[in-house]
Formats: sequence, C-alpha cells, structure tokens
Amino acid sequence: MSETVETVFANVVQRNPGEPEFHQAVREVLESIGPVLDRHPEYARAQVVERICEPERQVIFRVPWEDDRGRVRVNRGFRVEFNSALGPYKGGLRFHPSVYLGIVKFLGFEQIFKNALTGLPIGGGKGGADFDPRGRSEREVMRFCQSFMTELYRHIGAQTDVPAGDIGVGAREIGYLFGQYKRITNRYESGVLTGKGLSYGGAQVRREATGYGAVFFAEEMLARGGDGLAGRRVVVSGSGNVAVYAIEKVHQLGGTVVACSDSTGYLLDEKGIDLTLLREIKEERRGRLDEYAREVPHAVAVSGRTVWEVPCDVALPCATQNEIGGAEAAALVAGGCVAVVEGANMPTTPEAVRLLRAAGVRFAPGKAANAGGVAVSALEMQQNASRDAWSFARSEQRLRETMRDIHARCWDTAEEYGRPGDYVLGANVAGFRRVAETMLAHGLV
Ligand SMILES: NC(=O)C1=CN([C@@H]2O[C@H](COP(=O)(O)OP(=O)(O)OC[C@H]3O[C@@H](n4cnc5c(N)ncnc54)[C@H](O)[C@@H]3O)[C@@H](O)[C@H]2O)C=CC1
Ligand SMILES: O=C(O)CCC(=O)C(=O)O
Repeated sequence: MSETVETVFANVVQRNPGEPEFHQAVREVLESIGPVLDRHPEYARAQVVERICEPERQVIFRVPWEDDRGRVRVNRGFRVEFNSALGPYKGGLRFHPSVYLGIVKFLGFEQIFKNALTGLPIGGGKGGADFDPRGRSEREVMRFCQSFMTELYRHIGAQTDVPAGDIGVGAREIGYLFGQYKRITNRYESGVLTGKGLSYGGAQVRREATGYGAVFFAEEMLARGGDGLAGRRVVVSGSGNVAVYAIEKVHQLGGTVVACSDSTGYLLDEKGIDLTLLREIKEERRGRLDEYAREVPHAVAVSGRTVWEVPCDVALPCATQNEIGGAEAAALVAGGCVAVVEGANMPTTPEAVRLLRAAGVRFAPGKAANAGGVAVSALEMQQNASRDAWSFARSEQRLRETMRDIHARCWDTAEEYGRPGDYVLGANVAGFRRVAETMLAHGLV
C-alpha cells in the first residue's frame, strides 16, 4: 500500500479497535485503490477515502423479548448506514450469535462497493442482531422480529434505508418484520424491505438471486478460459439460501455439486446433491445434514471437518466469513481446484487468497460474485415503486445480464490497471470509482 493509504488504514484501526473483520475488509479495498488515487489527486484533496471508511450513521439498540417459558431475553440490534452517495442505504440483516458492531461494519463496508458494481441506485448499509434463531420456536422468532422492528422502524424507509435478509434472516423473518413495520407506522410501504413474499410485493427470483448470480459469474469467469461449468465437479459450502440456489443453478448448467456443509460438518454425495431432499431437510424440517445421509445410503455425512477437503474443479464458498484459511486453500489446490467464486461475504482470508493466486487458481471476490442478490433487491424496489410485478423469466434474464455486466466491469478495470484477470483489483477499483466520483459531485457532506 502507498504511504497515504497506509496512514488512512492505521487511522481506521486506531478509530475502530477490536473489529478485525472490519479492518480486513477495509485493508483489502485500500490495497487495490492506490493507482486510482495516483490518477485522481482530487479524491485525496477531498479526503474521499477517509470519508468512505467512516459510516454515515450507526445505530445500536436493545431488543427485549419474551421466550416461550415467559423468561425475558435481551439482545443487541444494529444498523450501520454506511454510505448513501448512490442511493438509499441497502443491505441485509444478519441474526447470528457472532454478530457485533465489527461484523456489521465489515458487511456494510463491502456493501458500498458491491452495490456500486451493480450499476443500480443503491447505497451501502447492513444490520442485524446477536440473536440465534436456531432452536427457537416460530412464536419466539416472531416476537424477536417484532421487538427488533419496534426500534428499527424509525431509521428505515423506501427512500432512506431498505434492509433485506442475510444469515438467519429469510422469508419468514422478513414477513414478521414487514408485518410489524406496517402495524407501527400504519403505512403499507412495500419498498421498505426486500426479499418479501410474492403475495405482498416480493420480486420473482430474489430468493434465488444470490446463488444463481454467483454461478452466472462463475460461468462468465470460466468462459474467459474457453470453458464452462458443464461436466465440472463443484463443492459448495453452507446449505442455506445462497448455497441451495447455487447448487440448483450448477445442476441446471450441467455441473455436479458433490458436497455442501453446515456448521456441524459436510455432506458428500458423489452422484450429486439431491436438492429436493436437501431443501426439505433444511427449509421445512430445519434439520441437520446427517438426516440426508440417513435417507440416501450412498451419501456420507462427515462431522467436524472442512468441506474443502473434498476434491473439486470449482469451489463456491456460500456459508460465512473467513471459512477458507491457508489450510483450506492448500487443500483446494491439492484437490485440483481451478476457480474459487465467493457466494458468501469475505469467506476467504487474505492469506488464502494469496495462496490460491500463487497456484494459478482463478478467484472472484464476493462483492462482485454475490452481488446478484442485492441487484434483484434493487429490482424489487423498482417494481414496488411502480406497483409492478415482473415474470420469473424476465427477472432471471435481468439477473443474468447484471452479472455479465459486473463481470465485464471487473475484467475491463483490471486490464485498464495492468492487472489482467485480477478480479479483486477490478471489483474494488470499479466500485470505488463510482462512489468516489459521486461523493465529489455531492460536495462535503
Ligand atoms: N442471502 C443473500 O441474499 C446474500 C447472502 N450473502 C452472504 O452469503 C452467506 C450465506 O448467507 P445465507 O445463505 O443468506 O444465510 P443462511 O442463514 O440461509 O445460510 C447460512 C449457511 O451457512 C452455514 N454456516 C454458518 N456458519 C457456518 C460455519 N461457521 N461453518 C459452516 N457453515 C456455516 C449455515 O449452516 C447455513 O447453511 C453469508 O456470508 C451472507 O452474508 C451475500 C449476498 C446476499
Ligand atoms: O438484498 C439486499 O439488500 C441484501 C443483500 C446483502 O445483504 C448482501 O449482498 O450481502
């Protein structure tokens, strides 16, 4: 990093102590943008980088709720409204016990550049709570969502800040959150949340968008080497929203996903994951992957080990941050992997990225490869604003075009900066330039 950028980074670490994930996300962007700052001294004069690293607003709030035994519980809720240069703050809500301010800030920071890369009018934000929905009854989840929205509602709005789902927040939670927002405000404001059910303003393909989008990105990336996913052996981590629809699209494009995972271990099915059964276990029974292995004799459930030990051509990490470290990257290289495409946010550590690159593995960062989810959220906002509802085919076509455009933006920018094939540089620089130019246009705000 150049001296100027190194100083900015040191300042970020000093001002945001104890937030290693946020530091990691900032460092990755700052490492890419030195050459842009050399070409555009006006960005440094206006302290654009310093301003981008500081959230516009951060809200932390108490979420009290009552469990089924009548015991009062208290969680902590967050919304970080990071950057509104390009549009209303936009980004998901995560309910997971590991959530704290540093996680929400890393996710919000990533979201700024990801949303810029889509070319759509959305700023960056993220939120969540340290609530663990696992093992909680439907009624407990509903009460938690209602209490969370009872504070959040005053900070959001279709033109202000538009949350959606992330880990632990799916269609069920969005429904409860929307119901409470409507009740408190007495406004049927469809565009205040995305990822809604189709009966009340949800968009076709939003559920599938992140997973499908990551696979479309992988297709584009492989196509540059005259290749594709057909006939490829693929491993996916996670078995939630992003993972399930990544698996579906890989299968539709002729590849075979032989393994997926959850926080307890992984499932190996050499004949290809049976998605109907996986979805029944995960989405309906909310069960564990070993249930699959009990029902499919040739499948194996492996507990306490990493899914990345399974040899594959293409790896799609779709679970959580920093799940591929040095050891996992080495295992992927040893297993013959040629491409890693991030469906999750920052699932690969900097050490792992270096190792993969050194071994010639193509690597696509999440802020480019998983942008399909938020892109279709922006299309949901557009449909809500015009009281329209597009067909599945039209929405999927838009998603495919958007992922093609994002890929091209990353590819062309990397070439322009003399680093062909460097998707990390391409994504960071293309996203940063759009936000920086707009911030300059808005003056000192
Ligand atoms: N839902 C969306 O539209 C988008 C999600 N993402 C990112 O994709 C990732 C997955 O999100 P979703 O599928 O929405 O969440 P989800 O809650 O539906 O699924 C998360 C999955 O990851 C697994 N998991 C969590 N921690 C794990 C660990 N330590 N080891 C192994 N597996 C673990 C869970 O068992 C679950 O299968 C996250 O990084 C999220 O930020 C990114 C863009 C959009
Ligand atoms: O659709 C959205 O607004 C949320 C997407 C999101 O949280 C993400 O891209 O990580």
